Amino acid sequence: MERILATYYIETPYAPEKAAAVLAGEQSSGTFVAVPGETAELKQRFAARVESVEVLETVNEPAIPGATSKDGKYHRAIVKVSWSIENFGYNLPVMVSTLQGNLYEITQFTGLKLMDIELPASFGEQFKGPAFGIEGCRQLTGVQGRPMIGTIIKPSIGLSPEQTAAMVKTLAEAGIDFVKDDELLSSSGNSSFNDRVDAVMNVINAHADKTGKKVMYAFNLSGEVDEMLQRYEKIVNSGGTCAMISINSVGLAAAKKIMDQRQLAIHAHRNGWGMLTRHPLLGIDYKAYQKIWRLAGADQMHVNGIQNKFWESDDSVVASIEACLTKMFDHKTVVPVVSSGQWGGQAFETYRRTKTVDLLYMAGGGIMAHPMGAAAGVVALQQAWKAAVDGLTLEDAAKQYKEFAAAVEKFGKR
Ligand SMILES: O=C(COP(=O)(O)O)[C@H](O)[C@H](O)COP(=O)(O)O
Ligand SMILES: [Mg+2]
Repeated sequence: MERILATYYIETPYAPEKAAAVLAGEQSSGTFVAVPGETAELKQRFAARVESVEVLETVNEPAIPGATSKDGKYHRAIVKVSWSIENFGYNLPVMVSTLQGNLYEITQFTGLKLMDIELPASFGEQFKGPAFGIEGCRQLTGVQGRPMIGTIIKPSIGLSPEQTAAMVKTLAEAGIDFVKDDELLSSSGNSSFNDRVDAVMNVINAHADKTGKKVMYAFNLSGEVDEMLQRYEKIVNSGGTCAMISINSVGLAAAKKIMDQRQLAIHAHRNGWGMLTRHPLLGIDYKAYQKIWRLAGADQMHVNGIQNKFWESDDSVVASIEACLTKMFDHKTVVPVVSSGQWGGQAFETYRRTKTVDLLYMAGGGIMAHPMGAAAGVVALQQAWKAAVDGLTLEDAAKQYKEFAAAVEKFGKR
């Protein structure tokens, strides 16, 4: 029977092997005490197995609250645990409850992070993965050989559908590939979802009729399941190509229900992510996280950005981009969405470190607040990426391109 393998980074005041055994017991057939039904046969078939324990450093302070060490020492280790897929079948919520459930509450751990998951081959057949992925999104937007360039409508909340549509018109005329609602807006007092779809799609469809280029707009349909399905249909019927879901707040099964429709590219916004990963010894690493969402069917996934406005290091962002671009089964590959405080200046370092143009590169404030207007903001981003791929430095690019020079003047000196 196939098994699923999870890698954890742990910290414990006990022998790491002992703590790992507690984890394996608690997360499969065992509990805090032997129970009569837990026969040797049942255990043999259903118990989780500790596959390996690699002991790392010892520290003097616990990373998070848990059992107190008698000798004041806390041991860190990389632990691999496996489960038979018989335990949960092809059920993502139960898989997540097994790999990421009560184990975070086990007192024997003063730190625990799920680092990676190895999925058996049959998962590649049972789950279809992204419906569009990189190639599909490139076809929908008509962009080849460079990153898709996008923006987030800002102010995030407060604009009317007409104001949003007017902004989309300006951006489309400037050559933008992708626009999205902010995660804070789905249907608000002055911008109902349906009215916004009507106003924005009028602009996008008219622009597509005129130029042949259809801007991809990710409408944030996050809500209750029935409401999301209605909104999805509204986007499809209006000629839209993309829907956005706040995946953490909507939840795995509800988000997958939307992804399963497979008519629109799904922009997976990971807001709430900091809560799941910011502590180095708690939560889940992006490498494991993105695998779960690719199985569910996300086409585009946020990875933050180089020199971002948040806490994440460049190394972590680069690792996330690499994780997304790593092939999974024979599925389509998810598009890494670079965003957070981007304005074009970071294109050089992004390209230097990743050597890829298979990105959706987004700037909200970096486009909307461009000193020469949002249209010039789009142009500046295009220039920055062309220059980065051509091997120019930021300084050379600023000498060559006037819109990019204005962006450097405004954003480069913060
Ligand atoms: O609204 C923005 C960015 O706006 P701006 O371009 O004005 O900074 C996005 O929600 C975050 O980038 C998401 O971050 P992450 O990629 O970490 O999920
Ligand atoms: Mg946002």
